[in-house]
Amino acid sequence: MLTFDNVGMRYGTGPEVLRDVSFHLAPGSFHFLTGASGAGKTTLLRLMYLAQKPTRGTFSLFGRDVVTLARAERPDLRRRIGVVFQDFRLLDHLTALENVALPLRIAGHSSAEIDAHVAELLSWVGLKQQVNARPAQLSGGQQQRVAIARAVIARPDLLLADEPTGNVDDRIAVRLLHLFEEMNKVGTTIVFATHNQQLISRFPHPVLHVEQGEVHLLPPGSNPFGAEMSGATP
Ligand SMILES: Nc1ncnc2c1ncn2[C@@H]1O[C@H](COP(=O)(O)OP(=O)(O)OP(=O)(O)O)[C@@H](O)[C@H]1O
Repeated sequence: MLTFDNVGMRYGTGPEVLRDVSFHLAPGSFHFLTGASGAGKTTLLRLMYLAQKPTRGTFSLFGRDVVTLARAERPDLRRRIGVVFQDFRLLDHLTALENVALPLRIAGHSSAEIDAHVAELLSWVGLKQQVNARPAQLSGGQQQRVAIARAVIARPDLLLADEPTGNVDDRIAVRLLHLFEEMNKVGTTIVFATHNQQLISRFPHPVLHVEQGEVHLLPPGSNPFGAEMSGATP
């Protein structure tokens, strides 16, 4: 599904923010992604969703070598990836329903099919009353749930989520985690960046831990932040 081999990444002429990163994500796997603020999690996700090329090393995705991939071939791979951005990136002039429907419209589904499917998913994430609201009328946690619904609606092969439960309470965080689990069961490979140790302890998935530019694979239930951070809020 995805393989990094000795990948390094720097912004401009700055220092390497990721170095010697080597790991493999098997199809259908689920990994948490952790690390202190500024450790490089978002940079790692940016590489995975092809917003950035590594400055060294090799990286393959869906069996394709990303480093030598022609720019014109990138959209095809990108369409197979769902992303929940830390800053949501919803379209302000569209309603919640229209934002979530976008990937299905692009994929050419019929309006009737889209409306029923999107309304059901929004209801599932607790936004039944907000389907016609625009992002400015929604709280941060509600916007985050719209962003999650938009990322999962088209059932991507790879789902990358950057702190997707950072703005919701623990009850909703667990509910959203169950949504990711359901997707994972039907085949979506998931990388879920979080600072929430309670989620990492509760759901048995291995952890990619970014520390000083290096990525370490830790077993399920690990507490990479140490005991003093246990139970930290998302
Ligand atoms: N566009 C950029 N230009 C230059 N440096 C950057 C850029 N984006 C990130 N960095 C630097 O790269 C390092 C890693 O940043 P990154 O955003 O990947 O960390 P993070 O682990 O996602 O942090 P957080 O948990 O706070 O979101 C930081 O030192 C940051 O200052």
